[in-house]
Amino acid sequence: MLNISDLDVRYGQFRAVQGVSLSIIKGETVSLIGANGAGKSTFLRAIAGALPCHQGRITFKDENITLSSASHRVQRGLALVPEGRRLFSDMTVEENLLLGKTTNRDGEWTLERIFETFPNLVKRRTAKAGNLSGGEQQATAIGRALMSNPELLILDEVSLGLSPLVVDQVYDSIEKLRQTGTTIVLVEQDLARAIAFSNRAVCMLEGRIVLDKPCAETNRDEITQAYFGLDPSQTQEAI
Ligand SMILES: Nc1ncnc2c1ncn2[C@@H]1O[C@H](COP(=O)(O)OP(=O)(O)OP(=O)(O)O)[C@@H](O)[C@H]1O
Repeated sequence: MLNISDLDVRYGQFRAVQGVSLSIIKGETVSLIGANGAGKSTFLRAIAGALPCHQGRITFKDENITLSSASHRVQRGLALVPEGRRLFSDMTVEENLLLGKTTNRDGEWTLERIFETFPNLVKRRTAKAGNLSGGEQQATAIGRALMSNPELLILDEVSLGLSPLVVDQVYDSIEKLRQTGTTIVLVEQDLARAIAFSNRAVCMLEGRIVLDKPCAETNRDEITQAYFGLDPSQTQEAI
């Protein structure tokens, strides 16, 4: 579904993403893992078209989208839930959701279906987004992305700032999306959850991918080594 080859993304002279290649197959759930500053958000924003690529190629459903606008990528079925959610705080939940309906893509996601999937939003339909709890904001941000009926949903820092109970609720909702066949890439700092929830773990360190394995073939120790760039002998000290 998505093929990325030799991608470089820069801020001025600084190479935040360095020669990254990655392929994502339809139906996969991929966890992107890495320390603060590893380049995860930069990588995801470049895929979504929010940042230009300095070098490399991005192909989505056999179309070269490397130079395409973010709105064209949404039109083709690629949606990003950005870190920090980026809702319009003075607009209501419903208005924020409707802003996601920028395409005429066919699909099951309508306003009513979003409220069925995120029942915690029903009573907040007319509340301003700025007055929502963290969990309600995350649900609204995911719902807004779903309004474009994406085939590939990218979620940056799904759990950031949420209580464990709310994280469980958000993951229950993502599980429902997965069951509809949506391909998912998510950034998750909780390694145990990342391994349990996804098919594949991809770890970034200093702008590069240092591990890319099916979750069934890796474990917490190996991911921790990749995360910190450690030798296997140093892992226990780091933990
Ligand atoms: N707008 C920017 N201008 C300059 N440098 C930036 C900018 N945004 C990010 N960076 C730098 O690029 C590198 C990668 O940042 P990025 O936010 O992509 O990492 P991350 O893995 O998503 O980390 P976090 O979990 O903290 O968001 C970091 O060194 C960061 O300081």
